[in-house]
Amino acid sequence: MSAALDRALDRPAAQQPQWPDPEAVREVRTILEGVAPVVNAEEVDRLRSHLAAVATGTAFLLQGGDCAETFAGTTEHAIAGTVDTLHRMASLLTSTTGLPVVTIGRLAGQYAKPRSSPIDTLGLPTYRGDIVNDRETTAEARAPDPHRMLRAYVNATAAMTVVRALRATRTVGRGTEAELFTSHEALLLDYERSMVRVRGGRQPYDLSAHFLWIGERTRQLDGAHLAFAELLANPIGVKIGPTTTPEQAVEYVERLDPHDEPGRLTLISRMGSTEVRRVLPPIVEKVTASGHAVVWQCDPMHGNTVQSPGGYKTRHFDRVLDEIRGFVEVHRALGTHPGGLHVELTGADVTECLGGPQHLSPTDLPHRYTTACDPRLNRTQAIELASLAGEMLFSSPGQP
Ligand SMILES: O=C[C@H](O)[C@H](O)COP(=O)(O)O
Ligand SMILES: C=C(OP(=O)(O)O)C(=O)O
Repeated sequence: MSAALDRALDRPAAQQPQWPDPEAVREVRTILEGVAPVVNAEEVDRLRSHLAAVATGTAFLLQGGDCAETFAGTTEHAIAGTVDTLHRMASLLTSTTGLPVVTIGRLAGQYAKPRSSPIDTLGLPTYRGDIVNDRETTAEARAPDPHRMLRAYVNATAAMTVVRALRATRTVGRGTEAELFTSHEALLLDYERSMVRVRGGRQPYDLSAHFLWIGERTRQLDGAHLAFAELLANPIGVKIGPTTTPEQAVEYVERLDPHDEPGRLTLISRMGSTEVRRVLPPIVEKVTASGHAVVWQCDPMHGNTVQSPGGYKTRHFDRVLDEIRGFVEVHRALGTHPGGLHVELTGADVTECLGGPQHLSPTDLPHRYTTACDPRLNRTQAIELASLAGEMLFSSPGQP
């Protein structure tokens, strides 16, 4: 296994930190290779079978949580808020669509961030998530520190304990799934490779989370991230932005779903509300013609980021909603299943995205803008989104 891993990871890897001390990285990796994993393989297998139902049109997938978890922010209270918001959204989606909802949190490990630029506006190395460096604006804080991978593991494990305790006590409504699965972007390869474990005679699992995705900035076909994901038994997501071609999409499907397993791959479109109706249809047509049953999921956040007049990164609720509307329209026209939503959100009452039931305006943004990276829907906005998206999906019976 380790030879195959080495070969995969010898490929060019985008968005990796320049660690100042490679020996320290090796030491941290050795420690992580020996720890108990954050999740277990049976849970991952269970999620795979749930995602098979989503891919074949008999269930719906809801995925959400912080843009970037922080070490200080992963408190029991914050996790409970996110989990409760997701469960409320899932209940709404179940009652409007009539489909069981599979719920995955962007939590218990969402600590690494890809960035548009390696340098920030102050000329400092950019913040790449708490697993790499610190947000504080000093050169020292921004130096990548491999020991942060240990803290990320400990925090993720503690967060997982909270998640398990919450689901153990939860009563759920008809058709909703109590089990909450976890996910993050499989970005920082030194961390992810250290969490790979062999269980039985099967493909190895990356047991840092149940579901892992490859981001828009690291989905190069000849890159290390894709080659790494090919080796894994976990269900995998790939973000597909507005420059994705139908041919690329088919290559993702053939590489990541070589055994035609429904739900093994989730294609997460994040085109932007102005592009989704134009870019997505030929991709869906070509992937459908390939015969693979993927999960089609809409991330209505990342293609709709704008800067407010006051300089805050934000997203307007109406644009987010419109991207979902476009996504549902495309699938309805093609007879495919608009299978899921992927949303950056928090259970807290933040002021990061505009509009929604509270009609947040640019002057509201400074009040409670606490995200470590991109703007999240607050609890009220997230629940309203689920209610409105459910209505859009209601007339789409979920039959492929
Ligand atoms: O969450 C996604 C990316 O990490 C984020 O949008 C990048 O933000 P940036 O353009 O400020 O680097
Ligand atoms: C970085 C992310 O998204 P994308 O890769 O789609 O930009 C994300 O979901 O955190």
